[in-house]
Amino acid sequence: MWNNRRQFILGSLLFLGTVTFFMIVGDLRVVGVTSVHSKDQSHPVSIHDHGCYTISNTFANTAHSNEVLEERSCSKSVPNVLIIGSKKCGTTTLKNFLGFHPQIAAAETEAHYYDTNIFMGLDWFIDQLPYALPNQLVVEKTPRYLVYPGVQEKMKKDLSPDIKLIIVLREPVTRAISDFTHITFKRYTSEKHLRDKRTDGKPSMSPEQAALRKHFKKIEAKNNQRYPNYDKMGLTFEDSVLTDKGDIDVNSAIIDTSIYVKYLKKWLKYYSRDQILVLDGEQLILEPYQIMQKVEKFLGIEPYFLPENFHFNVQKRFYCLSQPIYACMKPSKGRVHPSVSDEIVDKLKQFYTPYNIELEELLNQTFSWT
Ligand SMILES: Nc1ncnc2c1ncn2[C@@H]1O[C@H](COP(=O)(O)OS(=O)(=O)O)[C@@H](OP(=O)(O)O)[C@H]1O
Repeated sequence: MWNNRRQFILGSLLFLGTVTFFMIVGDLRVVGVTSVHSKDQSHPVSIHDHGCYTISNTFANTAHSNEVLEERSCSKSVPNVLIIGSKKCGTTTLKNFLGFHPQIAAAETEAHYYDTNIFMGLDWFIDQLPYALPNQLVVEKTPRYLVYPGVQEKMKKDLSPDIKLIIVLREPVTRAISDFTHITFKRYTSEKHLRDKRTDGKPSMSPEQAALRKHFKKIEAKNNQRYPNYDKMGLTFEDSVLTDKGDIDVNSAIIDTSIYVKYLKKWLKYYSRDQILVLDGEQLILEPYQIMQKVEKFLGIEPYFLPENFHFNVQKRFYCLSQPIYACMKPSKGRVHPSVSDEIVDKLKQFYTPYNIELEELLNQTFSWT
């Protein structure tokens, strides 16, 4: 009898203790002070609370409830930092890794405001950006800003003159091959891409916005005439970057986008050298920690990233995040490139050499890939 009662009391205490433990852990999750990891290591799902929203291990952001946003004084504003290019140089990786810094609130997707979506208005742009804590800098990245005509004038009108700009530059021929791979991939998946976009439901437009959209679409079509051969992209890389005579086709967007100095010269007419950080894309691949340190210094934020935040993933062949949660870039980053003959690669490298030299002189900076 006594034994039974003792067992009952012990059992009850154990039960109450277990319930209390789970309530505390549950509470911690609600106020979001910790990262949550699934026990199933084959499909680990991790969620990191980043103040005004959570970030998952697919780098998806989910905003907190209105009560939490209010409680934590979250607000939206124009960006303080823009990652403006260059396409296929590692801009997504940089933005995704940086997005875990406690003093950064990074937009999940590219807003394309200063190139194609300007007709939506500044309030729309701000709405695309994440809620931020009072001590967080808001970061947006659209790599097309670097090369798109007229972006600087539009940015000057809206944004602080002290805006910080970040540019990642990869070896130009590798960038061009990556661009070709990306465009080819999109070409074969574009129908799905369009369908998804439609069902996702773009924000509905007022008649005024629709009229403006038409107007800006016309301007965009004109801008794209910069690259008369853009749409004539061939089935192979060679077809896409060479003319019928076998010369390098400077009218190809793939070739043009890798002439970095041409665009940097323009940006430096609008913004001072010390507000533009130019990063080495090859170093980002090999030494992400060193790159994150440079970014922290440039932005004047606390040192947060340590070598332990990253690990090399042998299957992915790239660095991934280990902390605060385990996260690798999606399969669309780090694609296998088509093989290109040494002859074409050498020809292109020779083509880019004078531009690379000019770039280093202009920026007073050297790159591992020159
Ligand atoms: N850690 C890590 N993981 C995966 N991929 C990495 C990483 N660091 C840099 N990269 C390189 O980023 C390239 C894609 O660049 P972007 O993100 O700028 O592309 S995009 O313009 O936004 O489409 C992508 O190009 P591809 O290799 O051609 O796919 C990668 O080489």
